[in-house]
Order: sequence, then C-alpha cells, then structure tokens
Amino acid sequence: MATELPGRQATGAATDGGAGDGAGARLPQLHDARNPGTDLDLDWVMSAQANTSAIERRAATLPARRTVKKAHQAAWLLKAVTLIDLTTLSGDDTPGRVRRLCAKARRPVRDDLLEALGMGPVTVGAVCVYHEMVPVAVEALAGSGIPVAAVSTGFPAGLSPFRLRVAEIGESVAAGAREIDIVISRRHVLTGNWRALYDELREFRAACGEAHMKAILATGELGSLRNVARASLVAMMAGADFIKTSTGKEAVNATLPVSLVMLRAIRDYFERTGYRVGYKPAGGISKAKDALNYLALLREELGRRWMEPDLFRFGASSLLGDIERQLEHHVTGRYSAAWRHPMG
Ligand SMILES: O=C[C@H](O)COP(=O)(O)O
Repeated sequence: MATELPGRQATGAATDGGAGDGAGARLPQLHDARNPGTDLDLDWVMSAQANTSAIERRAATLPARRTVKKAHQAAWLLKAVTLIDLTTLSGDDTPGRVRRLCAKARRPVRDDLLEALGMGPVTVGAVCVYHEMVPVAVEALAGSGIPVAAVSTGFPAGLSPFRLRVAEIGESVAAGAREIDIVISRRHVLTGNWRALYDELREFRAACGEAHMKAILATGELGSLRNVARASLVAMMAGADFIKTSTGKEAVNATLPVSLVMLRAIRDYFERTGYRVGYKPAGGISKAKDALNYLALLREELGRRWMEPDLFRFGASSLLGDIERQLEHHVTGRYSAAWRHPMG
C-alpha cells in the first residue's frame, strides 16, 4: 500500500532528524508496504563510495557522543530486548535446547524486574534457528505471535548448489518460518558481478513468498566498505526486507563502521524509492552497552521509526543474558552471576 504523505512531518523518521531530512524536494512517495525491489540500477550501485577513515572516525566517537541518560537506559535496554532475534545456530542444537530458547523468547525478562520497571510483558523479535529446528520452534511459539526465522541457502557459506539453496527456502517456509535469513554469494561481490548478485537475490526473494527475506551480506568477507555499500544497495534493489551484516561465523562480524555504511545505504534507498528496509547487525553483539551503541547509531542515522521490530533486529545468541543482568542491577543495585541467565 502506498501512502501519499503531505509533508515530512508525516513520517516518524523525518520528524526526529532521521531519514527523510535532507531529501528536500526529491523525497519520493512513501510506502508502508514491504520493499518490492527495483530494477538493477548499475549507475546507482557504482556511484556508492565509502570513505573508510571518515567512517571509522565517526564510529569511534559514537560511544562518547552517545547520551542515553541513566534513567532512560533501562527503557532502552527493554526496547533492545524486543528487537532481539534470539538465536541458536550450533551443530549440537537439540529440540530441548530450542524449546528452552522459545520459552525464554516468550518471557525474556523476569516478571519481578518488569514490575519494578513499571512495564508489562515483553517478548523478543523472533527466534532464529537452522531449518531442522523450525518445526520445533513453530510449535513451541504457537500463539505467542513471535515469528520463527530460519537461516537458509547453505548458511553460513552459501556454496551449495543454487537449486538446492532455492529449495531450502521453500522447505523452511513450508515448515512455518515467517522470516528467512539468506546468505549471499560473496564471490559475486568480490568479482564485481552485481548482475549475478541481483539475479540470485531476486530468485531467493521469489522463493520466500510472504515470508520476509533478510539478506546476510557477510560483511567481514566482502573486502571493503565500498563493497558493503554496493552489496547493500543491490540487496535492496532485489527486494530484501532486511539487510543483515553477518552469519556470526565469519572472522569479523557486526561492527559500528559497517553499520554506518549499511544504515546510510538504507537511508539512500529510502530517499530514492520511499521504501523502508530493515537492518540487522548480527554476530558478536553480546553486551548491553554494545546494544545501546547500535541503537544510538540507528537513531542518529535513520530516526525513531526504525527502532521497531519490523525495521530493526539484533542477531544475537548471548546478548539477552547481559541485558537481563544490567536490568537487575538497575532495579536492585546488585549484579547477579552470569549463570543465572543461561539462555540468551
Ligand atoms: O545471526 C545471529 C548470529 O549467528 C549470532 O551470533 P552470536 O552467537 O555471536 O551472537
């Protein structure tokens, strides 16, 4: 559904210094619907640049600039909980582990802490698992409204036969996954074959059907921030609902500089097409203070509209435990042992 907006005030993003500001007269018609993609625009892709030293400088100063006042920190951390894709992606995953994770997803924060913070119940954004665990997670989350996300397309390397990668998406959707986290072929980026990358992603998107597609770029393997910017644009042109940094299995996973590049690509795409694409940093985000940094960057670059589960997720297997510890400290003034928060 397209929404003709009368002015920039009509978009949440544009009212708080986020995406939309600066677009001026060229702000396009805005859309509430999921991103359908565009044709591959190679001129646009090739025009994307990344000034690595400026990006790294800006990312490095973020923790000092970040001003989430103490009183607001608990609220931000609770918001972060609702944005987590609670993840288990291990070779030794079992139905029992996935069921425990799903129970945690339903009640990620203890009731007494929520009560002390004056908050009602919250849940995480999604539970993310391998295909074989999708039916278990779907059953364990029945009635909760929490979607199951499946990693797919030969995760994490994406090097299995193409037809099997496409078929894998269909199998996970049929098993009940509402979100599919696909991996791209890094070689298409490294050889500058943007057409091949676009065509591959177009097929993945078609195979997803109604399920939302998160495109994992594996940024730690793309060679440069410029490649990250270009791959981000191609993924959005191919119809990605989210762009995601990493599988969690690369040597380098989510970072703030990479996030800055991807968030700006999302802003560029929004300003040109009117479609909002989501962002998912993933891999190695395990501390509450890291989550606050990512949220601060998100708010600075895209505005508050993006701070919702339909447009932002943390891909994380152990972040929730640290956030719970920090919330407990906020409420009681004491830290509990990490073992008291074993899942997530
Ligand atoms: O997509 C999610 C990642 O695989 C999670 O990575 P992590 O275990 O480093 O939090």
